[in-house]
Amino acid sequence: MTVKEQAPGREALAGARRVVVKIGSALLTNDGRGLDEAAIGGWVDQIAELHRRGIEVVLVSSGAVAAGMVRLGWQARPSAVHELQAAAAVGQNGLTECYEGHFGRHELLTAQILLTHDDLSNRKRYLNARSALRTLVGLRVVPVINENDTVVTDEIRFGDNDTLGALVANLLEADALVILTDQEGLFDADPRHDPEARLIQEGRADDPRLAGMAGDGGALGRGGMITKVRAAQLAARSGAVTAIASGRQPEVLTRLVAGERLGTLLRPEQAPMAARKRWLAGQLQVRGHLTLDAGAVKVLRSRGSSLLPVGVKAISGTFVRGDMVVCVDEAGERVAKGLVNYGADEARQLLGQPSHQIEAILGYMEAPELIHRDNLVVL
Ligand SMILES: Nc1ncnc2c1ncn2[C@@H]1O[C@H](COP(=O)(O)OP(=O)(O)O)[C@@H](O)[C@H]1O
Ligand SMILES: N[C@@H](CCC(=O)OP(=O)(O)O)C(=O)O
Repeated sequence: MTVKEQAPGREALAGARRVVVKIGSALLTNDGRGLDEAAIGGWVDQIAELHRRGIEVVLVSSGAVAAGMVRLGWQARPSAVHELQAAAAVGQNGLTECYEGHFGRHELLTAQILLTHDDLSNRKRYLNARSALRTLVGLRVVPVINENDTVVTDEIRFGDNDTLGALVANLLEADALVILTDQEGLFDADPRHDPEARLIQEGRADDPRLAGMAGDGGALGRGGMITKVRAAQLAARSGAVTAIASGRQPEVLTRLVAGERLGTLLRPEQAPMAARKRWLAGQLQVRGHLTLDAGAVKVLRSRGSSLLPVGVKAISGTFVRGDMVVCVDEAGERVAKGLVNYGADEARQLLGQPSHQIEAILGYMEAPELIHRDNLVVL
């Protein structure tokens, strides 16, 4: 397809220089019968072709648990955490071997990167992960990323790799996130249950109607479409466009970057956020909620001001200084999130108080604001 024939709105993909490709469990594991080696070989060929054209590709690949189950001879996905961890450890080996072999045919090196939520929520580790990934990409190595399922527990996991893919797109300031799955894209209803469902070809990543159309996943995948829609919203924060498409379409990756109208394209509408704000926005673990009065909501939204205790009406949760909390309005709508300067007990004492009273109330003053604007992101 020539540039002139590109479908409207697809230029962002066509011009992409750095792309994160996420391949989901539903595709990789051949309907639960182990890794689909032939299909993986096909995607690797396409990624190698993109590499030859000078496009940097970072792969986020699921499949460790499913591949491990087959290697261990287990019929059903275990529910016990230690068994899932064991399956992931066994399966991740197979996954790495498989990618290494296929990329080797193209004389491309791969690097295995296993990340946990902690690696991206701790600012120092986030910056470390970023520089390691940037170095690998600069060396023309293809990073193959997965969640480190063997060491994570339920409360600290990403769970689905759509979220991980989006956070990696943010981390590397990729131009595009391509999510390959077992459906043609996002439909206006789950096509497993609704034969009349129609493909959404294009949309805005922040369109609130999308979440209502997206359902949960199949037997093998974790997140379903809902996590893909959320991933597109996250990716949009660093200006990346997201494509959701079927990994079974022949030459899907090369056709997408040629601007062909395939799958669903979700565009970022707002200007990209600064890197630190993005890191804040990507934090998944929230320790508490602050309910703001209307005045505080207004200055946060319109001026990006710091949050002062005087504008806070109620507090819930148990948190310490430096934890992430969500700010909501009086109707419970999310307004912002940020890192608090005071623990929950101190913050409760400061509710509705002017900042010059902080020292008199607590006996010390850490900072005049509850959340400084540098540590706050409006949602
Ligand atoms: N609106 C929708 N459009 C398309 N697929 C949907 C929708 N809602 C739910 N799904 C389901 O999401 C599944 C893909 O998600 P998932 O199983 O988590 O796969 P993956 O492992 O690729 O992430 C599809 O098989 C589909 O049945
Ligand atoms: N990290 C897990 C994959 C999680 C998962 O299945 O995610 P997804 O492919 O987004 O549904 C694994 O490798 O088994």
